[in-house]
Amino acid sequence: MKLTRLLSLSTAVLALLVCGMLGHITRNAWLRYDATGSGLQALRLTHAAMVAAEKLSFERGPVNAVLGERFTADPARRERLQRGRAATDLALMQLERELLADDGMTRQTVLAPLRAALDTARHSVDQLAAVPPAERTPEQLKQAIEQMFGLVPLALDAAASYTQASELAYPRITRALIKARYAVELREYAGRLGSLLTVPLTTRQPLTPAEYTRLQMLRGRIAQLRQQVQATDSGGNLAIVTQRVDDIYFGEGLQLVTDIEQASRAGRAYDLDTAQLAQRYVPTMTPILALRDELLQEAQTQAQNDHEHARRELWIATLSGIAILLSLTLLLLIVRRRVIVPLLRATRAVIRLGNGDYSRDSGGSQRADEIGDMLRALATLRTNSIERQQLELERQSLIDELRLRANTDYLTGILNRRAFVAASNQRLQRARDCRETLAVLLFDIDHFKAVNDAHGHEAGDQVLIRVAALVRDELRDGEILARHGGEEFVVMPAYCQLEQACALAERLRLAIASVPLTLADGQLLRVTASFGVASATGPAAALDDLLHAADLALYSAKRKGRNRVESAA
Ligand SMILES: Nc1nc2c(ncn2[C@@H]2O[C@H](COP(=O)(O)OP(=O)(O)OP(=O)(O)O)[C@@H](O)[C@H]2O)c(=O)[nH]1
Repeated sequence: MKLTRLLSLSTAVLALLVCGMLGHITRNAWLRYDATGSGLQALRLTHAAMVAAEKLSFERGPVNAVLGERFTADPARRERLQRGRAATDLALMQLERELLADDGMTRQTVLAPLRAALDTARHSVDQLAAVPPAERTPEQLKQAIEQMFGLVPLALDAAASYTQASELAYPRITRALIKARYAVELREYAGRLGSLLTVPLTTRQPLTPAEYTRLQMLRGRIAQLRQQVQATDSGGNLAIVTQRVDDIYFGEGLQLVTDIEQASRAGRAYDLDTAQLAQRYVPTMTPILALRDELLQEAQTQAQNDHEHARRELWIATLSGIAILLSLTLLLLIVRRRVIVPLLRATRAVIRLGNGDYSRDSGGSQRADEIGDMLRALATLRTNSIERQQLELERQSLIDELRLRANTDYLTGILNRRAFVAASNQRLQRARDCRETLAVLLFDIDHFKAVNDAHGHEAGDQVLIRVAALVRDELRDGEILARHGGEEFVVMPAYCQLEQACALAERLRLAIASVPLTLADGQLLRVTASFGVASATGPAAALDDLLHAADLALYSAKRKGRNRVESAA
């Protein structure tokens, strides 16, 4: 796999892994943040529903007071009832407002039966309040009070459903919420206990056996709830508030109920009426609400702290995710720019050097790191290679020149005898192998000694040069010419018969004899040459034999008067 492809693939895999991991971390942080947010919202709903339940409980106090009027309608009691109702309406409005802020149109349906039951109960209370007190029967009073009783469970149902939503959205606040719910229930049962005494106090009658039983049941439930709100692990403010519940409600409030119960059992007249009971009993329940609020506050603080913490974590996760991605991208870009690209460039440079292309420098050798070392080494390799190439060229041209010199006659520039032997060998071999006929021409300048003597040795050299050039011009490709020694030359034509070789010798003889030679001093000189021709076919084609035969023919030509061609018999 190519390095660039490997890098792209690794980058993609790494980016995917990092993105996946960061996505997972950010998603978890977001889920925690969202859960704490939902927990807070559900907590606000819980609080609003509990306050509504409390106000409904509280409304029963003025209701009992109005329904317990003894002789005439008491405007002060009625005004208290209106204030109680206004407080309930406000609490319900606040609950509705919280619900609207929430997504919970479905949760609003919980409120509809409560609203309907509240309207019915208030209507019954108003109807009974319009009747003179003496005409109100205990059944009517019980019915109206029962209807009021029926409201709180509905509100508690709503609170329970929001509590459940809070717990689901954010389980860490469950403990505080459960205890808050018990506190609300405690307030409700404490209220019911007070309401139970309304009828006996109104009618000035002792409690009936059924009312005693109900009283015991309520006390039992209240004792249970007391245990449940008194958690051993509570400390700080919560412990103080719990202690106040113990002192005030379970001390003073329940003592009041005990006093009335004892008076009833002893058949004594009660020394207080419903309004007085409400006035003394209701304030003893206030610490229970304070306990509820403290518990809700604890849950709220917990959720808010966690929400804040989750928000911080979300920011940290998002920012570190972005930072990691940016660093990774930067790192990969640096690796690509500082390592991969120079490596690829170096690879291409090495390939070029391997192919003998030294034209381009790989660059980057000024870098101070390991890549710089490598590029510098490459530059050195390139310089050495260029020098070696030049040396190689010089050596080759030297060898070529030496070879040329070794094969060339220094004076005439044509092949020397050694080169002639080498060149003719291949041809002789083929003649032997393929039964071809091969011929050799030997020629010698006539009376050459006389030329030397008459014109000087240098002029003799020039004659040799001119004759060689003239013959070379006369010959065709494949016809080998060489200086055989002294003023003697040898020609080996391509494969041909003796007659054709003689014809060639004749043509050369005529050319030498007919063309005057111009010497360096401008003097014209005519020379002639004698030719000896010999040929051989197939296995008989041996160079020494051929030359010997041609030499004999040449000798014969000299003897017969020179400037002529003679062939071996
Ligand atoms: N200038 C010059 N003379 C050479 C060279 N090589 C041989 N000679 C001369 O060539 C002459 C050959 O002379 P001979 O062998 O007597 O033959 P010739 O005078 O040509 O007479 P024939 O061959 O019988 O016609 C000698 O004087 C050699 O010194 C050379 O390279 N340059």
